Formats: sequence, C-alpha cells, structure tokens
Amino acid sequence: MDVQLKGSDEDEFGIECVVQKGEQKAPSCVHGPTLLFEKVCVGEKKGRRFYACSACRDRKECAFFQWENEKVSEARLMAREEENRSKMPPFTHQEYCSRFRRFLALPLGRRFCQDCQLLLLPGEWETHATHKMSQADDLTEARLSRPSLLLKPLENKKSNAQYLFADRSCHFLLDTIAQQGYRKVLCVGTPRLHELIKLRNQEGKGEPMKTLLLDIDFRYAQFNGTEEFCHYNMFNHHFFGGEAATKVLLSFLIEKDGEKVIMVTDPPFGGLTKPLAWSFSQISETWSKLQTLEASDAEVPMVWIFPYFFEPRILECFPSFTMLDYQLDYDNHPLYKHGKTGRKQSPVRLFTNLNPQDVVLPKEEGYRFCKVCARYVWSENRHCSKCNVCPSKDGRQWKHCSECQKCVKPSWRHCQSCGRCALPGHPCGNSPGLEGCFICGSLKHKRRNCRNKEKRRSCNYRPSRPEAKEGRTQPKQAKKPKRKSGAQRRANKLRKAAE
Ligand SMILES: C[S@@+](CC[C@H](N)C(=O)[O-])C[C@H]1O[C@@H](n2cnc3c(N)ncnc32)[C@H](O)[C@@H]1O
Ligand SMILES: [Zn+2]
Ligand SMILES: [Zn+2]
Ligand SMILES: [Zn+2]
Ligand SMILES: [Zn+2]
Ligand SMILES: [Zn+2]
Ligand SMILES: [Zn+2]
Repeated sequence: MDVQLKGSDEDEFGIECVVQKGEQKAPSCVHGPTLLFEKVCVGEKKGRRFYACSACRDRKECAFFQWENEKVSEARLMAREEENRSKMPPFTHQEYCSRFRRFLALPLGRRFCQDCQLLLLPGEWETHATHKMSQADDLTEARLSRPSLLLKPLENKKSNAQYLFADRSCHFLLDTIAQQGYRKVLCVGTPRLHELIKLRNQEGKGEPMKTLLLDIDFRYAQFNGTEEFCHYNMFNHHFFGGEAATKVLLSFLIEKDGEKVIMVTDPPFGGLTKPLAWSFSQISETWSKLQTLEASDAEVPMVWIFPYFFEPRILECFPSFTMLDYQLDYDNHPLYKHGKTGRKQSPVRLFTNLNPQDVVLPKEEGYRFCKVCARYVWSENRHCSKCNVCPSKDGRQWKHCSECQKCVKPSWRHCQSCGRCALPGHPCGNSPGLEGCFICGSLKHKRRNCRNKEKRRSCNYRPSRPEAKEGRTQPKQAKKPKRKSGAQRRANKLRKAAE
C-alpha cells in the first residue's frame, strides 16, 4: 500500500486497522478480501490481530472472523467458500441485462417486487404473488431511468448508509463537473449522480458524458449495462465480477479524444478512511499509468464527499486535497437535509484535488469568493487577517483567540488552566477525561500521548463481538472503562461539531 498510515486515526478506539504490505493473503468473506485489525487491550503492549469484513461494521451483517495466525481446516474453508457463493446476487450482471431487455419489451405486464427489489418477468409473478408489488403505471420508461427513486435506499448505517443527494446538491456536482470539461465520470458509490448523468445524455443537454458506477449495491445491475456498472467494494478495491469487471474500469480510465476523467465518491460516513484512501489511490494509480508520460505521476481528478470533521484524516492520506465549504444535502438523511426537518447546515463537504478557485460555489446560496484564500467560501466564513485564512470548518463564524493564536469555534472560550480554548464546562486541567488511556489504563493521559504506543495504526472501526458461527475462539474483552456505542459516539461527534 502506498497510502501512508502514519499517525493515529481514532485514538480512543480499541481496534485498529493494520495495513498489510502484501506479504500475506487475507481470507475472503462474501465482500471480498477481509482487512486485518488489531485489538489493543488495556495494559497490554501488543494487541491481537484478526481478520474481519472490510465492508460491514456490524457483525450481524457479516460475521466473518479469523485470528491472524489461526489454522483453518479444509472443511471449514470449503464451508466458507460455499457460504460466500450462496450469498452472491441471484443473477449475473449479464443475466440482469438480458432480463432488463425482456422487461422493457413488456409494455403492459411490468411488475417490480418491492420485497425482493427485483424487476419481474411474467413467469416469476406467481412466486412473488404475496409480495408487495409496483405495477405498470409506476414502471414507465421515465421511472425506470430513475432507479434511485424506485429502489428502497439501503439505510443501514453500519454498512451501506445509502443516503441519496438532494436535487440541489446533485445538480451542483454535475454542473461543476461539466463546466470544467470532464467527459467521463467515475461514480464510486454515487448512484444518483450516475443516473443524473445518463438522464442528461438522454435529454441531449450539453456535451454527452460517459459514466461508470462502482457500488456494492448490486440491485443497480438491473438498470445498467456491463460497461456502466460494476459490483464493487470500495473498502478493499474488490471487483465482484473479477477480471472482466477490472477491465471495464481500465478501459473507462483511458482518456481518448480529450475525454477527461474525474472520479466522484461519496462513501458511507462510518469511517475506515484509510482503506478507502488506499482503494482510491489504486484507482488513481491505474489512471495515472494510462496517461501520457509527462502526467504519469499525477493524481486522478477526484471529489471525495465526506463530513468536515474527517478533514485531518483525508488530508493525511491525500495532502494535495482541499476541503471546500459547499454543504451537500441528502433526501433521506434526517440530519443532513435542507429545510425544516433536518439540520439547517449539513456537515458534508467536498474534498478535492481540483483547483479550489475553479469550483464556483453558488452566490445565490450564500457563497462568496475570498481573494486571499483563492477559493469560494460560505458567507459566514469571514477571513481572519491574523490567521490569514477563512478558518471556519462548520459553517459558523469562528473568532480569533489571541492567546491560542488561531481562530476557534464561536462557542469556545479561552481557559486559563488548560491554556487553550475549549467549550465552557469542559473537564479542566487538560484532563484526558474519565476514560483515560486505552493502552496502559492510566487516567493521566489519553491513548494518543501514551509512551507505550508503538507503530500502531488505527482506523475508525470497532467490530462488535464476533459471532460464534465464524470464529470458534472469540477475542477476550479485556476489562476496560465502559465505552460508548458506535451510534452514541457518532451522535456525540455530530453534537460536538455543532457546538
Ligand atoms: C452515502 S451513499 C452515497 C450516495 C450518493 N449520495 C448518491 O446520491 O448518489 C453511499 C453509497 O455507497 C455505496 N456503498 C456502501 N458501502 C459500499 C462499499 N463497501 N463499496 C462500494 N459501495 C458502497 C452505497 O450503496 C451507496 O450507494
Ligand atoms: Zn463481509
Ligand atoms: Zn418478491
Ligand atoms: Zn479567506
Ligand atoms: Zn484567526
Ligand atoms: Zn484560546
Ligand atoms: Zn480548562
């Protein structure tokens, strides 16, 4: 791996993602090669390593578990392979395509099974007779060209987190890309953007654009040809369609006749930033190798959509990126939604290696151009002459603290005992907090300051207890200070970001 996993990602967690340098082949679950994690227990210097699913952070969804050095019997390996096979989609992509052609030829008898999320052919109606069904009126050509409206979003937070762009955000992305002359858009986990590009082509608006969707949601294979969609896992860069699918990406990345490529990705916000960065750097390297000599070490133009509080982690992996102030909204996310029901300001931003001043943020939505920073910023993000930047990350007006010599969130106050700005009511005296250090158990410091911390690499991942089905042995849960659940932590993070 080329992505540098230096430093710590999410220090207060007890599980870290270990990067392998290809010396050992990881076992596979149904989601492709697993990732190696290390469990660090209180008081122990060295953690125990195990393989777990790259895509699902919930053991209920993928129970794969194997200690790093565990001997796995032939019988168990075969059972595992069989299980992986049985969980694959019911049809191959080619079969989905030919089904779709037959489906389109059924002007009257179109049915979509909502329970199975499948376009049905007449011979299958009986099997689904008791299921909830959409009928012909709902399955016009126009409807079928918007699969993201037809398919039920997979909202399970710990894996798919399929939050779909609101129109405003999706059109902004598309217009920005088109304006900059990109003609090929690699959509990694952005099915709605992919669909919008196809619609734009159908409607003959502007120069035609090619688009390839890479997503783990294979339901999209029903609506897209083999050159338009690959069943893909972005946490391990795994193509479920094997070599044929890899070739689809390869040929998409070739820039012929001035067709410039850009990659747009909107991964589930649950974390694992570094495996994602690794996959994206694989895509970038593939693109770069296909370029002419003078550009051969360049990065593929990329837009990575993620919450602003991931900025340090993304920049650690991609130092050339800039976070832009544009706030993206989602149709089906209760918090990241514009209007009355959601928060007024979404925390989701663009991280990109495009030249920031070329990404024009709409004036009518409250953005302006800062000449000094040479980028468009949110109206509340005032330029600080002392820091010489527009400092706000969260959309509010930050204020300069002369003692800290930097701008801080408006709700923070300078605390003399801590010698820094913090929220009023914070645990004072630079206290590491009640949880203390996860490595040595001391309450005097946090894990990030622990002297016992060695070459540990972490990622935002904390699997729940593996299920007995896969792992005969289970990792012992060492006694440790009680920690919050993932959902609680995320909620706190959002709250903290809002304070
Ligand atoms: C936050 S949503 C982004 C959707 C985007 N906002 C849109 O409207 O087009 C995350 C997307 O990534 C996909 N996804 C989730 N886990 C994935 C994985 N491991 N590999 C590839 N795609 C994944 C989901 O199916 C979903 O389409
Ligand atoms: Zn899995
Ligand atoms: Zn059904
Ligand atoms: Zn500025
Ligand atoms: Zn300042
Ligand atoms: Zn201060
Ligand atoms: Zn204090």
